[in-house]
Amino acid sequence: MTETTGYSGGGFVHVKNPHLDSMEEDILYHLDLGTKTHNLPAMFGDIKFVCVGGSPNRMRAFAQFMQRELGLAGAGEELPDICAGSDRYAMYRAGPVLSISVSSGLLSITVSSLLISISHGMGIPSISIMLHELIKLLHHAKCRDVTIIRIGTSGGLGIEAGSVVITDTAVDSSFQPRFEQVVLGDVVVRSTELDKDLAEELLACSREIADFPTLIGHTMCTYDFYEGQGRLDGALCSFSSEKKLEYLRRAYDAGVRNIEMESTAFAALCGLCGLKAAVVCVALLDRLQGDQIRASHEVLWEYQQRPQRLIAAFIRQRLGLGPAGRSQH
Ligand SMILES: O=P(O)(O)O[C@H]1O[C@H](CO)[C@@H](O)[C@H]1O
Ligand SMILES: O=c1cc[nH]c(=O)[nH]1
Repeated sequence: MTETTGYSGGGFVHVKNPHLDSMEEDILYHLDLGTKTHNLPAMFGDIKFVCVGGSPNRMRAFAQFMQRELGLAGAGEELPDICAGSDRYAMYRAGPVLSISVSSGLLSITVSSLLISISHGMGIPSISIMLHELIKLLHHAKCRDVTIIRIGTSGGLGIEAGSVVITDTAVDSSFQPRFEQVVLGDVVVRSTELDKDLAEELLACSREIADFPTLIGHTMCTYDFYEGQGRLDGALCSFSSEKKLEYLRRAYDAGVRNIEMESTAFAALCGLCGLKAAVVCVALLDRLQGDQIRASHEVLWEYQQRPQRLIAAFIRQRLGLGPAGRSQH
């Protein structure tokens, strides 16, 4: 069975589950949020940007960075973890954004959030659980026109360490643009198409940031960091260095420029639920040159900031704020 992407009208998030309508309450267990315990429209209804990434510290640093970049109230202050009651994922909000409007003589002040950043852990099972609950959260909150971006790290393929790859298509380990989900024992094949216009918009924003290379390419998503990515340095390895290089070169020839562990599931779930999605990952090394990540913590930290700086430039542009004067940490 094949399911395809369906962006649909209204800009709403689409949950494709008829059972949800008949539920009295929806408990988003791993986020420690729920429809009866929290006023989700009030908390999240104005969210326009959702950024996700593997580690809680990175996502907290990103939310703090965005507070500064967008000149939001509370910049420099500690941010509370919205999902603190669950230690599975962490969620931070950049805001509040205060908007004041006058309608029919009435002054109305709205305090809203513009952006949330959430950690998803490592690998497809972890990001899938988070995305099911996040997408339901955006649906219950009646969010519209949400853009979701995964900002991550990856192994590069034939590109310089520190390069940033914007994914045009997420592919599996056979270089196919598909995500296979087993449902009731059957394999359901889902499209891993990402929003091409969004990828181009991000590439255009990267021209503002001259100090690292940014490119568009395919991203290969694997179920494992070691054998699954053709590494010779895991606890198990049954192939030669020649076989590894032959596989990685075939991936390169198929258009793959980086390798990570979440993009196919991310593209499939977001696409099916009508979310405009992008994947932006920095390459920590060139896998044609080696397997071990040898860069210092300082260098790796700076690499991790590169996708964040690109996303900050993108959001600033979307908000009409113009180029950042302060995009360095
Ligand atoms: O840097 P993040 O976003 O955590 O993602 C990448 O890093 C992890 C492996 O080190 C995998 O989850 C891979 O997808
Ligand atoms: O090589 C790498 C580096 C980061 N993340 C991955 O999944 N692979």
